[in-house]
Amino acid sequence: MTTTPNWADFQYEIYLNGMTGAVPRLPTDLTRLEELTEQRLGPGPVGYVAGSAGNGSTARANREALERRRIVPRMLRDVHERDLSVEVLGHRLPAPLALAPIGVLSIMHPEGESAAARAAAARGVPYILSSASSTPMEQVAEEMGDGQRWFQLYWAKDRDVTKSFLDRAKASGFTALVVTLDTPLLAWRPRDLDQAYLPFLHGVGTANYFSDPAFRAGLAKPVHEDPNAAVMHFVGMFADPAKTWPDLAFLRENWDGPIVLKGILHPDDARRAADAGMDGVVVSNHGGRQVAGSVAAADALPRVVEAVGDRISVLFDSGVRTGDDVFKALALGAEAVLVGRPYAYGLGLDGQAGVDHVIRCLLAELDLTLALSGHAGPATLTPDDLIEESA
Ligand SMILES: Cc1cc2nc3c(=O)[nH]c(=O)nc-3n(C[C@H](O)[C@H](O)[C@H](O)COP(=O)(O)O)c2cc1C
Ligand SMILES: CC(C)CC(=O)C(=O)O
Repeated sequence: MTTTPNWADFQYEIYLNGMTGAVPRLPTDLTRLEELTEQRLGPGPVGYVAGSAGNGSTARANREALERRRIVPRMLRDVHERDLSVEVLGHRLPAPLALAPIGVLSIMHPEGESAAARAAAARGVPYILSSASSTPMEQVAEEMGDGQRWFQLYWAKDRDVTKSFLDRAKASGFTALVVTLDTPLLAWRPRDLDQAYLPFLHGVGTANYFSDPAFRAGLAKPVHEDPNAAVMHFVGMFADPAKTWPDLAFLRENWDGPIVLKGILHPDDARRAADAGMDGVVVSNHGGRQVAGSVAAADALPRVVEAVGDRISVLFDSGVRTGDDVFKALALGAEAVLVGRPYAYGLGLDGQAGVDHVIRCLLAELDLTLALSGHAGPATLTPDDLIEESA
């Protein structure tokens, strides 16, 4: 018997509200949110969120790879009762969705990560807090109550900072650790370069670092006396291009819960992750923000699933905008997907309510796409539910 929400109910809630003249405050086609956010917020913040590496070819490829795969619906299967819940990393999730880590969300809304995390917690969706958040992790954790929280780690050059982050995350009830490997350096991002806009240098501190005792110990002057020096210290140490696979042992020793490596695209790297005792990978190209010309995430997914799908969890992100995108990623073998930019736009347009809108639209559309294609839940999806159109 299903105990998970009937996500599709959102559809008739909207129609019924419409009888009293109330229409959704945001569009239900989430691909329209970027343009609206651009009109509402300045070009700097929106450019940073919407932008990507190089001329944007990776971000476009992410969309094309999902759109090129088409669903083949099946008929006359009993789908009247559906359950979207899945088991991921030892946790039962009400749906195969988590909010991806996004740094400095206060450029989108004054309540930044807190509002996004509250929205996720209210729907039971895991919230993955970025290391580079503009809100200290302790505050976000408190606002989430018993909501599921995972912590994304940028693996700092300074071991004391990494250790301090792990200790703080543990003490704040973050259960899984998501270690991002695809950002040892910030990529060449023309949209930000042309506006000379880097949020950290525009009055939005990464409070997660600035509030950290180990980070502050590395500063010559207190943050308030020389904020730019603090930002440049952050930029110089938040990640470490010298790290190699054996270094993972340090994280395994210092984190008891599940560890997931984010940014895996090659099956051999996925195998190395499993061999190193990791619990999962996120197949991701960082939403096209890191390697210009990179393989589309959805094209990398099947090979990774084939390599390690029977050993560790395989999650997916980069380019998910609709419920049918989620369906396709699951059919290709992902256990769950992370969504990034759409919820950042929802936040920018309507705070916590905007993030809630994005979660509900995605899951209502997923629920209906599953049902209309003959599936009562994610468990029955296989690659056979898709065909790939020639490019
Ligand atoms: C503005 C912005 C900031 C991001 N910050 C982080 C971050 O701090 N840590 C991280 O692991 N990924 C970060 N990401 C990448 C997302 O976690 C995710 O991989 C990506 O957004 C997924 O693609 P999508 O936006 O197409 O859904 C960021 C993405 C955006 C758009
Ligand atoms: C470089 C980080 C601090 C933020 C990030 O991951 C991103 O902008 O994509």
